[in-house]
Amino acid sequence: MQEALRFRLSDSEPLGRAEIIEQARFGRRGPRTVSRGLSLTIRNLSKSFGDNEVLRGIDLHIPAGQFVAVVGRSGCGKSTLLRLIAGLETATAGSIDIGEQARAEDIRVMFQEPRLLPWARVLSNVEVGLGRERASVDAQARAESALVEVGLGDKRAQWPAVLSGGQRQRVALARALVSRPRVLAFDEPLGALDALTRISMQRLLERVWHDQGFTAILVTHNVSEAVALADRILVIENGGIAHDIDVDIPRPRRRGSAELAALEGSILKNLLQGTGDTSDL
Ligand SMILES: Nc1ncnc2c1ncn2[C@@H]1O[C@H](COP(=O)(O)OP(=O)(O)OP(=O)(O)O)[C@@H](O)[C@H]1O
Repeated sequence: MQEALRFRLSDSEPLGRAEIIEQARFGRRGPRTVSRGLSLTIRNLSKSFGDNEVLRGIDLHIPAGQFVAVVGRSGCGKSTLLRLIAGLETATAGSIDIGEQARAEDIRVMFQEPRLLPWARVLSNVEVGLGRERASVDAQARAESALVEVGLGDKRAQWPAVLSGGQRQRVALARALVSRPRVLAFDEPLGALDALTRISMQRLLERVWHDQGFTAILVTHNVSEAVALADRILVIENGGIAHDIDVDIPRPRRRGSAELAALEGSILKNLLQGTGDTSDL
């Protein structure tokens, strides 16, 4: 059963320093009116691996430019849904329509492991994301601009081995952004990072999404990350979308605020309901 919930909670707490800076940045950038993203329409989508029916009969429409988070218990099929959307798996039944005339380079995936080439310098690793366009005259300039976008303009000549985990993920993000994708799918991209680096990467993801207008699909185990970033949260359970939650909380959102905590608590409660088990989210 699909249940629609809507959250808009009070906005009465004082802003912290980081939020004030973010608010100013968003204010400077202005409202996010233009979307380059593609819409997705999923009809009656099912996926089985042998006898294991992981997803069944999913119907879903994602408007262009929306930031959607997908949460659910381990093994419920979050990554399978993302991989189907990204064309990395084939559906057993059903269809996924992505915008009009989407090209392969319009859809990019960022994974938990940065998957950088150890023998190539940072700039070359970013150029890899250009695919066939790597031979174009402006390839290097585009890669440099993507590196600047993720705050690593000064690391272009470094080897991946000398970067921190957070910096490697930034390079992976630059590689995903360099082709100016219209759908960006994130498969637990921040899962291996420490808490502070994770929050700073969350802000970066939100900023590039705001600035570039792609459609974002984020698979995460971390419900607080989902409520901090997403316009909409899908909870996967028993092969389907058990909850489809609109997150109507203004951006930038205040980490640790009562409204985010209330929404997070309510989603966690839904996830745990009926299982009697709190160990495996
Ligand atoms: N290539 C595959 N071959 C066989 N089974 C698979 C394959 N990929 C996924 N599965 C199975 O599909 C189910 C869902 O896996 P999936 O990785 O989508 O779950 P998930 O919700 O992303 O899990 P987690 O949160 O632990 O990453 C699991 O039972 C998994 O074993």
